[in-house]
Amino acid sequence: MKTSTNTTPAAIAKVLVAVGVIENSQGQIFICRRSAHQHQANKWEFPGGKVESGETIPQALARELAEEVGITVLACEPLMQIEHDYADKHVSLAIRKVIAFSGEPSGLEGQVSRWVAVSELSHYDFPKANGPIIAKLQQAALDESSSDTLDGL
Ligand SMILES: Nc1nc2c([nH]c(=O)n2[C@@H]2O[C@H](COP(=O)(O)OP(=O)(O)OP(=O)(O)O)[C@@H](O)[C@H]2O)c(=O)[nH]1
Ligand SMILES: [Mg+2]
Repeated sequence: MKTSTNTTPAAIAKVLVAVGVIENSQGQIFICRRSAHQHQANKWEFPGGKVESGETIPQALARELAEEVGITVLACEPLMQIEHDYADKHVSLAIRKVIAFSGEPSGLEGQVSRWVAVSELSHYDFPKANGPIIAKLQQAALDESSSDTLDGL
């Protein structure tokens, strides 16, 4: 009897995710903790979620941030794009900085959430893909504070 062995590795789908870096007037960033049953369980994240078919990234971001944290996005700008391969999932993160919003964000799905200073972000356990986002935010904060210092001269 002929047996067939499938040597092709199982295809791992790539997921496009709209991610929001929400900043308040004090320069703090809003972060949430992923639940125990989600991918990258219990890690901290910037809220967001999968882009559905037919949606643009800003539309997906607005929908996800309304659903997950209850804000209305009024303006956002591209921050960066990250491709990351986890062993079980490939993600393409379209990261937007939310520069204007209405409402006060909170964890509408029961997730723990908080505002944190950019300098404190590295004390939180984020998914591996997020490393470059945190580095970029921290570099931008340093650049801003050194230009403030120069302005004062
Ligand atoms: N929202 C979000 N997802 C991230 C971040 N970093 C990161 O690797 N991801 C990954 O992106 C993928 C999709 O995000 P998600 O799980 O929030 O998607 P979703 O809101 O549509 O929820 P669901 O999966 O519970 O239906 C997950 O595999 C997650 O691990 C991040 O900072 N924020
Ligand atoms: Mg989500």
